[in-house]
Amino acid sequence: MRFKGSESFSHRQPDKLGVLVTNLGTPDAPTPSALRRYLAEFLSDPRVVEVPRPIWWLILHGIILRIRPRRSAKAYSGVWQPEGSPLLIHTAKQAELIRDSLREKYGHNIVVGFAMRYGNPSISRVLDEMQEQGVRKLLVVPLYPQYSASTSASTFDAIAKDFMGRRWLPDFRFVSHYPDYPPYIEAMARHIEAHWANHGRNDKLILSYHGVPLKYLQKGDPYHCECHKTSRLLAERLGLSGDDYLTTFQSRFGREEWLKPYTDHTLKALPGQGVKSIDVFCPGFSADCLETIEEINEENREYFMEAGGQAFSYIPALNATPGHIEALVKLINENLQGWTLPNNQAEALDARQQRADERREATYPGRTV
Ligand SMILES: C=CC1=C(C)c2cc3[nH]c(cc4nc(cc5[nH]c(cc1n2)c(C)c5CCC(=O)O)C(CCC(=O)O)=C4C)c(C)c3C=C
Ligand SMILES: [Fe+2]
Ligand SMILES: [Fe+2]
Repeated sequence: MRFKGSESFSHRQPDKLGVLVTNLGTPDAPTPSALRRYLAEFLSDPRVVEVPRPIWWLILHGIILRIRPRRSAKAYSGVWQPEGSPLLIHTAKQAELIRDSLREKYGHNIVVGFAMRYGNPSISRVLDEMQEQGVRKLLVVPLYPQYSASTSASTFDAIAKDFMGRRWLPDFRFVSHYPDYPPYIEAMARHIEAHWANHGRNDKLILSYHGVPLKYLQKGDPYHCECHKTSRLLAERLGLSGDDYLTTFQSRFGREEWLKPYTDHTLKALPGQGVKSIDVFCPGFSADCLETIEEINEENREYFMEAGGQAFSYIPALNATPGHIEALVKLINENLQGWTLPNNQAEALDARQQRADERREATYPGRTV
């Protein structure tokens, strides 16, 4: 069968709004074999690594997938929780709280799910479930505040690819970014202020974003500009001057040049420049994950302290904090505008849909669709 369709459709099934929250994805377990599967899917995506396919295939399968899974498995083991990967735990919690909040407004006319671009739960599996539940209007919200082809566009690709194999497509909306969305900036500012109130405030605030290769910026990816925009708006809201904060880029991969300044090089240099105490926050990560917990709060903390730093305070990602959920729910509600289903017509609809089912049964007995 070329195009997937739902065979259990009934006219009495009410149409629903669907909200699909996504994030990058994470391995199923902190083991080399699970890492090999995850990295093979992730690093085969041409949106992530823009190297000509035949060359990249040889490098990926000949070198990287032989070495990196073991190394990454070790790093993941250090952050793994009894319930699984931190990224998965936080994303599931975010989706649950978003659902609770949206249900207050839309009742059972709304279905809220979450999926991962790579690994599980996969986008296709969750879209199957949403279609089965009657979702005919779908809003997809990747939790990447700053647009990058390697993340936001890649998520769009996965949805488009899934739709290419589907018979009945929903109405569709996609949030491609929200780097300057006031409620997001406000949620971060309050979160940082609360951290300062509880733990004290250090000399400089480091805002560290996941990097991308420099050539993506040169070819027109707006990611670099959007990161700086988020930093500037956050700094303005916090009343910081230019000397009070820095924007840096972390998580390099491979040998080519990535966006600078690099977080690790910066943290190694700061104590020598007289900056001995820092707070570090990662505005581009909507949830704590390997790249924040291990790379920032362990690896980079060590670089800074070994270079003569005296205080390093990691400010956790927004995760499932009430302020973050409130901002995301606002973003979702604004993007659902005009899509609201009339709440009070359920019974009238039910009678009409029952007649539609009877009519179909009379014409095509025994057919469900
Ligand atoms: C190979 C190139 C990579 C690009 C380009 C890239 C962009 C990018 N990534 C994120 C967010 C996350 N990345 C995470 C992990 C991760 N990223 C890469 C590589 C690239 N990312 C790898 C190989 C890995 C896996 C870990 C490892 O082996 O080192 C994560 C964490 C996932 C987790 O399970 O905790 C996130 C989140 C963004 C936002 C981005 C571009 C803007
Ligand atoms: Fe990454
Ligand atoms: Fe820029």
